[in-house]
Amino acid sequence: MTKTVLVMGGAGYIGSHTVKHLLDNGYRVIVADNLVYGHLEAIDKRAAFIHADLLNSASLYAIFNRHEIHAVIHFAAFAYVGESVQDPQKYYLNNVVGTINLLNAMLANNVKNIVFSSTCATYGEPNYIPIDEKHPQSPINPYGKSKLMIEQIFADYEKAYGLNHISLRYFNAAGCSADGEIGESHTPETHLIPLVLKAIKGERDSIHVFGTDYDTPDGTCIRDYIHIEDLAAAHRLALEKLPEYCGCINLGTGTGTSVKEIIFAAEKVSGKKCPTVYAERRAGDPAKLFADNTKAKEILGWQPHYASIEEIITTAWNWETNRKF
Ligand SMILES: O=c1ccn([C@@H]2O[C@H](COP(=O)(O)OP(=O)(O)O[C@H]3O[C@H](CO)[C@H](O)[C@H](O)[C@H]3O)[C@@H](O)[C@H]2O)c(=O)[nH]1
Repeated sequence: MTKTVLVMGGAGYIGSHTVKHLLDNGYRVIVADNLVYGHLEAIDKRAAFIHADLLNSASLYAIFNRHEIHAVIHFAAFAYVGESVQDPQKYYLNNVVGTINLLNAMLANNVKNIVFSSTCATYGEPNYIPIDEKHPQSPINPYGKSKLMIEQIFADYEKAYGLNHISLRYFNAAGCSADGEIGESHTPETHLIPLVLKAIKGERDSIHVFGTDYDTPDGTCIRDYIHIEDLAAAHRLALEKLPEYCGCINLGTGTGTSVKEIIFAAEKVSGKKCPTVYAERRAGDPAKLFADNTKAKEILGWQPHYASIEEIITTAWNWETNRKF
């Protein structure tokens, strides 16, 4: 029987790619989104769309009353680290209270399966790398704290109410759908790869490299960039693993790439120079972050298919030069 998955925040960057992947793999999908940051154009035409907001419980109860939902994949969150420091209330309200509202509506309707969009930001400054799931969690901003609180709520709800949950701790989501139909589109844009590509296109004056004196081979920060389609596939695999496994799983490639390496790869892919300004460090950026992804491979049977940063940037460049939204 075809299973129906509710994707909260399915109009966003990671949500919309996951919706497409689920539909391609035989699921029926309902997207719920408040469209504050999401794009209506990003939602696959094969999915049903419901305008709903996590802070409007009635809109959530209505979804579960009307539809037979097998599982929820929950992406709906605010995710600007800097803003979370300036306005923590916004983050605790939407991310934490909103998720509690969602869980209330789920449990009232006996829906017990949830896959959640967590983050490597729950670890804070790393004590060691690669980071495995046993690494202490000590987030350094309200965004990361809000995600950690939700992970902890899930663990308590599992014991008390039999909630089945997997929290996927992403490293740096990157790239776009291989067919060029959907891609990354944030307002404001703060992520490195789209900013580099916009500088190459001449849409921005330059890219500012935040810090050149880090303890890394070229002095710039190292991150683990994972292709959005590999990330999307992991959500389906997590869904299929419930209720057998509940807990937290890292999603990264296990390979680190520096800011300079991203710029060089983008120049290679586009065939154009990137106007670059070497600037001061940005507050709160650890020098090196990359994942130990053993657990994702062992528990989910997951493997990243995009092997190189050039391949990832090629999909992003394809999108950036033919954007649909
Ligand atoms: O204009 C820029 C933007 C970024 N960077 C550098 O590029 C790297 C990647 O930065 P991003 O902002 O693209 O990504 P982050 O690693 O800061 O962010 C990731 O982790 C965050 C939590 O820490 C959130 O989860 C976020 O959504 C996720 O992409 C960092 O070293 C950053 O210092 C620059 O040099 N210049």
